Amino acid sequence: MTLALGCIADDYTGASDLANTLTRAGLRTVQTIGVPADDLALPEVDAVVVSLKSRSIEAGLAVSRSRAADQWLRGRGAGHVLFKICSTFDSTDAGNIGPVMDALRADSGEGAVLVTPAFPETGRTVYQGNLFVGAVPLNESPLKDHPLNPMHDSNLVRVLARQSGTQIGLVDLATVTRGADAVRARLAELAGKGIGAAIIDAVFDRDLETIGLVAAEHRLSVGASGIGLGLACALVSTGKVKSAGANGETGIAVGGPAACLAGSCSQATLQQIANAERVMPVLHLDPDRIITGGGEAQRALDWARPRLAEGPVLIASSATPDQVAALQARHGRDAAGQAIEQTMADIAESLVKSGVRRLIVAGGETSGAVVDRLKIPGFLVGVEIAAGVPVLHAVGAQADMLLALKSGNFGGAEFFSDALRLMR
Ligand SMILES: Nc1ncnc2c1ncn2[C@@H]1O[C@H](COP(=O)(O)OP(=O)(O)O)[C@@H](O)[C@H]1O
Ligand SMILES: O=C(O)[C@@H](O)C(=O)COP(=O)(O)O
Repeated sequence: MTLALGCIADDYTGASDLANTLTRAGLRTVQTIGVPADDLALPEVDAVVVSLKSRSIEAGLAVSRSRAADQWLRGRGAGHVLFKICSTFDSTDAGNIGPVMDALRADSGEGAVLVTPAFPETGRTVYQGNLFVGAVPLNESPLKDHPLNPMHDSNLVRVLARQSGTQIGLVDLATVTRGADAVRARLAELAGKGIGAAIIDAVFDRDLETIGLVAAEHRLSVGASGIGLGLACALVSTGKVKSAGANGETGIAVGGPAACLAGSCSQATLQQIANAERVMPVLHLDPDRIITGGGEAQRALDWARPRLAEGPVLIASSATPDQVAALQARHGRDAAGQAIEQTMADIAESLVKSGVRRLIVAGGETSGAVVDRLKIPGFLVGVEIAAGVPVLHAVGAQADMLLALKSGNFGGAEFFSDALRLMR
């Protein structure tokens, strides 16, 4: 297998978002969990998205895991590697986007790296280096209250400069609008000044197509699904990949009970849970009892098991920004996050033992904890539930399962019902 494109995603929902985008753009794509073991049977594909849970871990660890993934991808022929980050640039000043980018750049010998989290389909646009979420700058969006990576600066040139060892430049929209040659010239100018990376503006998909053409001529890029779309279009339009059409798996049905787990505290997920209350039983976990060891996982299982035969259930730890802040003040941010993630993983593991075969998880870190616990090595991409969220068919797992790993911010108000309708 010779890969046309290698991708390293810093969380599992982000990876499935990217795998979905590449698949829709005509690339045969699989999502692996971590660097695949040698005995994982992978189909013949154009792109592999290696999912890491590296967004919110210590920077040194994120670097070493990303470098290992990079080596694996390049060893399978990937001339270009995309480091997939969140479309809302989730990170702290301590990392991990800058440190991972710096390390991959050094390994690849790249001059100046193009960086953009723009993903217009989900309302993420970048102008003059500033990231907008819908109509508002990042720092005024709900991301200012994220439990792990609160974002307080929408100027990504500044944000990335605080994390990276290299100077950060800007390729502005006026340049992008003039086309690929103008972008090439600006990038060469920045590289000539010793600037190692540039935030590049993008507002429309056509901007990402221009960016993709230039990025595909380089060894490394950094961004969200939007630049993935641009790269996929470039690989197809330059004949490096023969389009397979929008080639996702269709019509896979596994049957069996269904459950939803929500650990995301995003505004979108809170609304989706509220709407789900109208159509399925919902259990709200007590986060304090999770952290102090009050048997919440067992309570959740005792609640869920008798209901599974009747239809899907939803179990949520999600809380409002005020409640999250109060919990973190009592127990610490990382301790709270990790305890809740592990309890979600405990619940998922027991639900699967009880026969659940269709599982929807809301939240990137939450999805990472759950998928790791279920020891699922990879996924094939199925139909799209909402922008950035496909149905996933587990491969190489102990049980034949369908999953949906939803970024906290993605999906419409009826996401859980929408997903269940497509996961049969
Ligand atoms: N009630 C809560 N209070 C504090 N933190 C929470 C609560 N519920 C979940 N969390 C934690 O918040 C984080 C949410 O992150 P994640 O799952 O990535 O969601 P998103 O996709 O919205 O970023 C996880 O670490 C999760 O364990
Ligand atoms: O790019 C995006 O917004 C998503 O693909 C993503 O990475 C979401 O992360 P979570 O919100 O933590 O799931």
